[in-house]
Amino acid sequence: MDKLIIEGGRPLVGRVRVSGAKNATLPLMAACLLTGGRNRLRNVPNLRDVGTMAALLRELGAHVDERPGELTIDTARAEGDECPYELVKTMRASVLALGPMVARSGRGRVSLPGGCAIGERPIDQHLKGLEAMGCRIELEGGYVQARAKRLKGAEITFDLITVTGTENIMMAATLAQGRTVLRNAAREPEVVDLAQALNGAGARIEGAGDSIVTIDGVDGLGSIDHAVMPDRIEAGTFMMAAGVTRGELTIENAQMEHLTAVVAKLKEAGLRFQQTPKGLVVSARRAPRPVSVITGPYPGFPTDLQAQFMALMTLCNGSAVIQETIFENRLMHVPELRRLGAEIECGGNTAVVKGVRKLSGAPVMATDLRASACLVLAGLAAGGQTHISRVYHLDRGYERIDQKLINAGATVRRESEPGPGKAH
Ligand SMILES: CC(=O)N[C@H]1[C@@H](OP(=O)(O)OP(=O)(O)OC[C@H]2O[C@@H](n3ccc(=O)[nH]c3=O)[C@H](O)[C@@H]2O)O[C@H](CO)[C@@H](O)[C@@H]1O
Ligand SMILES: C=C(OP(=O)(O)O)C(=O)O
Repeated sequence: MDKLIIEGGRPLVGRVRVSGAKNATLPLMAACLLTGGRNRLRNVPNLRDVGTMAALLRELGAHVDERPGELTIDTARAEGDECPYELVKTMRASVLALGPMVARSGRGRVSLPGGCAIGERPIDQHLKGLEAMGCRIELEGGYVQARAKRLKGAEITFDLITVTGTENIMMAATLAQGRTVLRNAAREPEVVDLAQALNGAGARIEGAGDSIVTIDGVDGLGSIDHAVMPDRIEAGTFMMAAGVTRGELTIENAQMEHLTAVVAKLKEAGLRFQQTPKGLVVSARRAPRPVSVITGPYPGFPTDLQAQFMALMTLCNGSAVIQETIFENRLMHVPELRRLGAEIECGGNTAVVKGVRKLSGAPVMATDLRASACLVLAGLAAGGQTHISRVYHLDRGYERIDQKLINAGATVRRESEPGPGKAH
C-alpha cells in the first residue's frame, strides 16, 4: 500500500493535462463485448480500474492489448459468461459487463457488487431493465444470473437516475429485437460518449444526453474505434486545486461545457477562468467566498466533486452548506479534514463548513476515491506535512496525480507502507 506525503502551503502554478475519463472508459471497455471483433480505444487513462476491467475482459475470453493511452480489445472469443467475485469486489463497474454479455450470448452471471464505502449502491434498476427486455433473473450464491433467448425491446422507466444502469441497459438494447425506450435516463456526458462510440460501430441510439433515449436494436455491430472523452471530474479537481492553493493552473484538455454547474459555483467563490490557446487558466488570489452546493444528477453539481469542493470551502471566509443527495454515506472525508484543522458540522448528509484561516498538515486516511482527492487538495493547502495513507483509492481514478501535481510545483512524495490493499 502506498501513501502520499505532501509538503503543503504553496500555490500551485503550472500546467496540468487532463486524462481520458475513467467513467467513460469502463463502459466503453464493456461495450467491446457487444461487437465480437477487434476494437480500439484511444485516450485511455492508465488507472487501476482500467486494469481491473481489462482483467475482467480477459477472464471472459477477450484478448486485451494495453499500450500507453491505447487499448485494443478483441472480443471474437469472449464467450465467457461469469464475472467473478474476486474482480467485482474491487470494482463495482464490473456490473457493466452484464448487459453486453446477455445481449451477445443470452446469458451472464455477475457477482453481486454489494455495498461500498460511500453507500449501498444496489443494482435493482439494472435488473429491472433487463427483466423488462425478457431476461430471467435469478439471485443465487451471491451472483446475479441473467438469461434470455434474445433480448426484446421494451419501454423502461427508471425509478431513479442511474448512470451505469442507463449504460448497461443502453448497451444491452443495441442488440435487442426492436425498439427500447429508456425514460428518466441519466444525462451524464459519459452516457453520450458511450452512445457515440456504439453508433460509430453501427448501433442506432438516439437521445443520449436527454432523459429519454431510444435504441433500435440491430443484428450485429462492427468494431468500436473511439477516443475517450476527457475526465471532467479530474478537470474539476484541478480547478479546485488552483483555488485552494491560491495558485494558477493551465488545464489542458478540460471541457468546460461538461462542468457548467461546477464552474458557476467556482466563479461565485471568486476563482477566475480564462480560456487561452494553451488551455483553461484557473486562478485564485484570495480566500474563497463561501458557496453552498447540493449535489445532483447531471447537469447538476456532481457528487464526484463534492469532497474536493468541501476541501476548497474549508478555507472560505464565511460558512458554506454542502449537501450530498446521491449517496447516503459520502461525507467520510469530514473527520479527516477536521484533523487538518477544518471546522465542519455534520447532520445527516449535510455539512456546514465554517472557513478557517489556515489548515495544518497531519496524518490522514483516504476512505474512497474522491475523499482521497479531497485530502490531497487540503494537504496541498495545509502548512507542513500531510501524510495520506491508503492512496490505492486515488490510483483507481487519477492517472499519475502525484507526478502531475509535482509538475505544477507541488512537493509530493510517494512511499510504500506495509499492509494489504483493497479497492473499495
Ligand atoms: C463507473 C461510474 O460511472 N461511476 C459513477 C456512477 O456510479 P453508478 O452508476 O454506480 O451510480 P448511480 O448513478 O447508479 O447511482 C445513483 C444512486 O442511485 C442508486 N441506485 C443505482 C442503481 C440502482 O439500480 N439502484 C439504485 O438505488 C445508487 O445507490 C445511488 O444512490 O455514477 C455515480 C453518480 O454520478 C458516480 O458517483 C460514479 O462515479
Ligand atoms: C464513485 C466513483 O466511482 P465508482 O462508481 O467506480 O465506484 C467515482 O468515480 O467517484
